[in-house]
Amino acid sequence: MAGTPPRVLTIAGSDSGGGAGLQADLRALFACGVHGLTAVTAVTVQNSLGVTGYVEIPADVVAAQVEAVATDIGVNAAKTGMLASAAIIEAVAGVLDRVDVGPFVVDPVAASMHGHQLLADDALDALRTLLFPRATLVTPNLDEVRLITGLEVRSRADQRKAAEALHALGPRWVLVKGGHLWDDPECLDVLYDGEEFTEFLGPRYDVAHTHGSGDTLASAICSRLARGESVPEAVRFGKDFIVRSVAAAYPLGGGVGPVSPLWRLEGRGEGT
Ligand SMILES: Nc1ncnc2c1ncn2[C@@H]1O[C@H](COP(=O)(O)OP(=O)(O)OP(=O)(O)O)[C@@H](O)[C@H]1O
Ligand SMILES: Cc1ncc(COP(=O)(O)O)c(N)n1
Repeated sequence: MAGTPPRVLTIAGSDSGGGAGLQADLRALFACGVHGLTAVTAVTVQNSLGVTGYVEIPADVVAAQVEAVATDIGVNAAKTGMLASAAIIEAVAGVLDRVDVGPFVVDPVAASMHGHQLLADDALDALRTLLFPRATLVTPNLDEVRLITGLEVRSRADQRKAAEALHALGPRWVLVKGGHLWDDPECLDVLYDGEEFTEFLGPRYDVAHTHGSGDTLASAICSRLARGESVPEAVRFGKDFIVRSVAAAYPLGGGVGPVSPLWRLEGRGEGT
């Protein structure tokens, strides 16, 4: 009988297209050798062209899913994705007072890459005040940085300023992702712990298919935090993992296809 692998919980929305949300998380978690657990927050109607609607799961059911897996199966690390509403954020914060989920990564998903809103306007405050102070790591993209801090990031120097502003909201570590710094010829992600900046520089591939890249990165990071690695070690692994996953991205439907965390199984992305 095989030993039980580390367990990572994703608290996230469902993407019917299978490229982002909890489907992306599960793909990445399994590819990284950990067991994935889910607390579903919302069901989106989504394909490669975008999101046409969603329904939220009742907040108490979201919290009950977290409690059910944490109390029986045990959680070694957790992440959040689409949280949809202030009520769901409050319920997640409440259950985290009662159960231990280990290192906690907040990916503050606010919109889909096509620009469809996935978080209510009035939920931003709950995100800032209830989840950021509990987070081991927050992983915003540049649009989320603007929504949360009001700061417009146009350069690598701005990424550092944004990391400082976000750190002041209480997370232990901040990773400001640079995928949306379109003029930068490379993709720089900046990690900050309140004292030191660490830069994770990778190539910028000229690919249209980057759906799910943020979810895949945060899941890969969680897979290593669940094994007891430090945040910088886990982010180094995650950055390498996402670069290879972007390199292995594939077209799907008529719009934007997903990155592929399965590059390792498919023997692709190895040479990048
Ligand atoms: N074209 C690209 N080539 C290589 N790496 C990329 C590319 N685009 C994004 N990345 C990397 O993917 C990760 C996610 O970055 P990004 O800033 O796009 O976050 P995101 O907007 O949350 O992702 P998404 O919305 O696509 O799920 C980062 O590590 C970033 O550097
Ligand atoms: C359920 C869900 N969660 C997260 C995203 C963000 O991913 P992306 O920015 O790649 O659209 C999404 N589109 N759908």
